[in-house]
Amino acid sequence: MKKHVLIIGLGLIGGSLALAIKKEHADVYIYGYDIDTDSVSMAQSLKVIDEGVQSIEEAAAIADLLIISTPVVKTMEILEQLQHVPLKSGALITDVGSTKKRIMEKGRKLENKDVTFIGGHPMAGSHKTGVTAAKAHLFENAYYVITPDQSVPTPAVIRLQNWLKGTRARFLTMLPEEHDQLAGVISHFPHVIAASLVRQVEKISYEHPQVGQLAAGGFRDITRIASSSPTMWRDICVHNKEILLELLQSWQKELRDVTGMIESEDEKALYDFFSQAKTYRDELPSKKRGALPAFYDLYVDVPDHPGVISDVTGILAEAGISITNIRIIETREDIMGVLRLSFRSESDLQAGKQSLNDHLYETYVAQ
Ligand SMILES: NC(=O)C1=CN([C@@H]2O[C@H](COP(=O)(O)OP(=O)(O)OC[C@H]3O[C@@H](n4cnc5c(N)ncnc54)[C@H](O)[C@@H]3O)[C@@H](O)[C@H]2O)C=CC1
Ligand SMILES: O=C(O)C(=O)Cc1ccc(O)cc1
Repeated sequence: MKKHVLIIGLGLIGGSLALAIKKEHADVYIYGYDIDTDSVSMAQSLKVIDEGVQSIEEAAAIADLLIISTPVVKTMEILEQLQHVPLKSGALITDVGSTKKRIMEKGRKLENKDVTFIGGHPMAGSHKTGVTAAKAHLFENAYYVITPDQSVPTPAVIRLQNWLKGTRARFLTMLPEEHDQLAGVISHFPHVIAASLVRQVEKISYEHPQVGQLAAGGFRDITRIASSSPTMWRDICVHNKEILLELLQSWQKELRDVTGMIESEDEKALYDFFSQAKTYRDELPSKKRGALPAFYDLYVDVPDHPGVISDVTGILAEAGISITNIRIIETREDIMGVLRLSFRSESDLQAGKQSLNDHLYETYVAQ
């Protein structure tokens, strides 16, 4: 019999999951609901869903799988709403929220409706939003944390993983509290810091308007995530309040320590500060996709003349290799420029490197 899925929240993550499910389960029928009717129409035109619905009730009673992919505060409201909506007996319900403790507290209340709720968090994404940015391969090789309650039988967990196997993600089971602590350190807190770094530069720009032009390279790299959805990050901060407050406390101590080192010009302490950070950073796995995605980046030395970008992209296109991003790192009249090409996988990167070397371009991969 045909299976039915209902996706609530047709944005980047909901859309990407719909595409990944379709890839693996060709005969499934996917309904989509979003508070924003334009997102529903767009999801339908892009064939991300089979049919848009105007309310959750319209499809909830026949759905074998319900995925809630809205900002986390809305997810809580939807879980509350689902307690009062007819649901199919034995249905699986999951979410994709970046926080898990509060969502699990709400979700487990659905158990008395003969459905199973399993919290989930695919730990990859992007600073982009909306269904137009959705991709079936968004979660490939990423960790996908699930937080099933102890009472959830293993076959239900396997059933959920089976539904989601088109994501090609690696499933990891965790307690919701542990999830929030770890996601807090490696994802939520860095987003707060990235936003505050950008705000600092913006304030300085009132007096020195040129600062924006100079804020390239490293600054752009570490602040990319500050371009993410403010609604989503507002909600995450509210949900993970306790952990974030603890992290902000210990960060302030760290900053006080550095302040002391700089004030007293303590060269040894400053060297150790940067050196310790470098050692740990260099040891982090770089080719696995975590919450902060790994990049398969290739640097290409290019003579600074018009047409060079189309030459490079032409060589790759001819070899059938796609790039996900291209950026000019450095261009000045008197020096060679450097292009940074991003690929989707290690094998694309290696094939791209080979093709460009064959055309006498100098390339290197950053460690
Ligand atoms: N963006 C990312 O990189 C990642 C996000 N997440 C989580 O995924 C969830 C969704 O994020 P994105 O897809 O990135 O956001 P998005 O902004 O692309 O999509 C969210 C969608 O939810 C809809 N929505 C909002 N309130 C609604 C409601 N009451 N009923 C129905 N639809 C509603 C919005 O109209 C929008 O289309 C969030 O909980 C976020 O924490 C998880 C992993 C990665
Ligand atoms: O764009 C990035 O680097 C991200 O950090 C994406 C991201 C955002 C939220 C999550 O819960 C998980 C991953």
